[in-house]
Amino acid sequence: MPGNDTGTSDSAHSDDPDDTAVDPPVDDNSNQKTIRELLEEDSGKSVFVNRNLVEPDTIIDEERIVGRDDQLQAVVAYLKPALRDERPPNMLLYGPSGTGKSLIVNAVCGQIVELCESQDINFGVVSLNCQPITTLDRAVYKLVETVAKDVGVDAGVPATGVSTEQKYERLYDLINTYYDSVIFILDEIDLLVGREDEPAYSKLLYQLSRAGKTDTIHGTVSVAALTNDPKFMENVDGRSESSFNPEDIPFSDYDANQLREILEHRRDAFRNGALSDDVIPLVAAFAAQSHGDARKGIDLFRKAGDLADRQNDDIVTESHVRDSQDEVDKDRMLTQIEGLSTQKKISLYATAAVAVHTTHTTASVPSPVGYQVYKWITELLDADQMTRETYIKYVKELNTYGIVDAERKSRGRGQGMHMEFSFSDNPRPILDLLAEDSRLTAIADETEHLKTIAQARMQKFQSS
Ligand SMILES: Nc1ncnc2c1ncn2[C@@H]1O[C@H](COP(=O)(O)OP(=O)(O)OP(=O)(O)O)[C@@H](O)[C@H]1O
Repeated sequence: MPGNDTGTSDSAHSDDPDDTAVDPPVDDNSNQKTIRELLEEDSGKSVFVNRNLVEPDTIIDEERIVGRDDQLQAVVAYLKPALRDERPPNMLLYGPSGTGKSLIVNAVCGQIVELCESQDINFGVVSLNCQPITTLDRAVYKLVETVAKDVGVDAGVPATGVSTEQKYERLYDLINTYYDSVIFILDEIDLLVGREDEPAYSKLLYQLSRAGKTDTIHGTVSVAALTNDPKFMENVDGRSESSFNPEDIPFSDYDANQLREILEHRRDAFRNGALSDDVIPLVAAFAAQSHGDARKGIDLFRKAGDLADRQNDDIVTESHVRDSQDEVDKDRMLTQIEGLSTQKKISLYATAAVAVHTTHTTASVPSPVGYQVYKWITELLDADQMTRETYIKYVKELNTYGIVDAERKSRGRGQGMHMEFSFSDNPRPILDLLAEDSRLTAIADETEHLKTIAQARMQKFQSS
């Protein structure tokens, strides 16, 4: 046949050796927007004009700090000697989460750095969050790293393979070279426990506070330790206590009015007119319920705005706040589920699976059905099998987390009583989360089987 000139456009038969490129996909939806168009479409429509202001880690101006006058004045008074090149006392700032401890100490230190600069004094602020740090050695290394980064040099010691002593030496060396005075801010100090008998925080507080007194660090040294634990000093050994010997600065919970003020001072994170009147009072009320934690309030404020943006709404309203708070509660609930024991997880899995897989009921699970499915799962996983009472007890316990409601039900005369479990929210995410536990993954492979079992048990229960 001459050529392939059949009049068709079948490119599979093309003779052109270069014609191997894959055709671009046929654009069957010419109205579809490009990524760029989609990105540009939303800009300018946000309820925020300065979203940064409602990020919890943003360093805020002094004018935005509300209701912490006593603490502010105390920290100023204690740190003022640094401006005269005299040693400030050590400090212990304690109080619940989100009550402004870091904010206050950092705000004052920031001003001291500036004032010192104008007098040609190099005041070093060395901050360390102790929460993720597991050993003293690591903490000292992190301090070296922080100073080195601040002054723009190499850490000069490796993270591993040298002694903690050598790391201390490098730390002191860096401080003596680059700073005239220094303050260490040790956040969440109580969590620096370490792996030895004597807590790592005791040793660190001892070493750092002594370094100034023994002239190991030539300039003035002060240590500010921050903790949520009001009894922290009871766990510090006598030697460290007398060396550290801090001035106490207590922080208390914020009430709803103070939280409202804090939020009012960040109102300009939002476009003018983008907040309905009830938003700030409602966010403050929710945050006051979470132990007066300003961080939670600021987070909720931002989340409500984000939700309004996602829904393309011009104004943040009460319902955005409530929906965002529901999300927060749900996330907390899922975190709690992650921490349950295996037996409790299996009990919950069985109950949630019945709710998800049986369409006959409104996600309400009679305990006899849940228990049958629980037994089937324990056999599948080769796990211990608890009694029906224990299964019921475990599921009822989840009531306290707000995951499951439990109610006693009668099936009519002579039929006896049973517990009936119902989920406050769609139980599907609970199943998905539980399936991530390596001890439970085998159930997810048997989903179809499980569904059949759950439906059969439910049918049997309903027809009995
Ligand atoms: N008085 C306040 N005025 C304005 N903002 C505040 C105030 N107190 C706290 N905040 C804000 O709340 C958030 C949490 O504050 P901060 O980190 O200082 O709390 P904390 O007491 O150190 O908490 P944690 O113990 O959890 O470390 C920050 O975003 C901070 O800016």
